[in-house]
Amino acid sequence: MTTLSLPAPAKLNLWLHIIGRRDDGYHELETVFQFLDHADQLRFALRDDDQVRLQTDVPGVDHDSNLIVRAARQLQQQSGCIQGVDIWLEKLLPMGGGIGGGSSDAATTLLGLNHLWQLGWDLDRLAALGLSLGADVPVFVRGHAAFAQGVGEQLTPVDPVEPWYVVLVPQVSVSTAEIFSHPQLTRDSLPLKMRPVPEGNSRNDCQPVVEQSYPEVRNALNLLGKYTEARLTGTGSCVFGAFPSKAEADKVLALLSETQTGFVAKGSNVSMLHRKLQSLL
Ligand SMILES: C[C@@](CO)(OP(=O)(O)O)[C@H](O)COP(=O)(O)OP(=O)(O)OC[C@H]1O[C@@H](n2ccc(N)nc2=O)[C@H](O)[C@@H]1O
Ligand SMILES: Nc1ncnc2c1ncn2[C@@H]1O[C@H](COP(=O)(O)OP(=O)(O)O)[C@@H](O)[C@H]1O
Repeated sequence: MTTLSLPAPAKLNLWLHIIGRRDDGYHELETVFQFLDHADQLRFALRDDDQVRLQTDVPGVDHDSNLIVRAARQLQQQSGCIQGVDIWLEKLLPMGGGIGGGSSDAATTLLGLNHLWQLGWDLDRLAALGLSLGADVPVFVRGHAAFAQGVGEQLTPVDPVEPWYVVLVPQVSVSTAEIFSHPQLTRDSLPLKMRPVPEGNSRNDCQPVVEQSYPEVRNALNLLGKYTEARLTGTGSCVFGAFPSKAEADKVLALLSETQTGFVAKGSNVSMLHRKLQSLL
């Protein structure tokens, strides 16, 4: 096989608690990740030389700092692989929206090249490499909805219900670093004692400071909140609400479409990436 096309799906943080701060300044979280059937698409083609080239320009991100290129080069170096690759990206996921598009692109690159370069790495090794690229990369590598602890790298698989979601995309970019350094951020939520882990009906500790600093996000939460419980994912800017059917989700998005940009997608506990990889085996 010399080419391969794979999806890089979005994630939601169904809820997110900040339970402390590590010595290096990073915050310790407890969160539940679920995937969406809504994805970027990556295409990989083997090259005759050892170069890694992303053939699609991503506005605002230089070639060498793109997480796709960084993931490919790290894997190449650490595995001692002498093959190269051309990669094309169809970018569907909004950037910096808290739905993890960059991290998911990186994870799809690791799994795709592991396959194409026939490296035979297991998921533990790929997830460890992924963590060095970003805290959200391991969950995309493992591909199962999860309760996450630490900075998001300690993962326990969970199986929440898989509703249809309306995801609104406020046209504003929220800086993760700004939110995590905000003086009013809640940093002392109690660690969960309950098992099994609750999947919904909680909160996102980042939401109050994001709502305070970004009126567009507050507005989106208020509008979607007229139809269902609306919540922020990650540090935003995207907000989401669950519906029992696609028809109901489509209807609500249509009602909001005059002022809001968004999409409807099914929640999934096994990511589109892993479903596609299984179909290739
Ligand atoms: C909040 C979450 C929840 O899934 O998602 P997103 O909203 O980014 O999708 C993630 O933990 C985002 O993790 P990650 O992707 O590593 O965040 P980055 O953008 O690299 O972090 C930018 C900065 O935020 C701070 N930061 C980030 C994560 C964390 N657990 N504690 C922190 O204090 C650090 O100062 C870091 O330098
Ligand atoms: N392939 C990529 N796709 C998206 N963003 C990327 C990519 N590579 C690097 N980045 C950088 O990572 C940042 C965060 O992107 P993204 O993962 O989409 O958002 P979030 O972490 O909020 O879910 C972007 O603003 C961009 O600067």
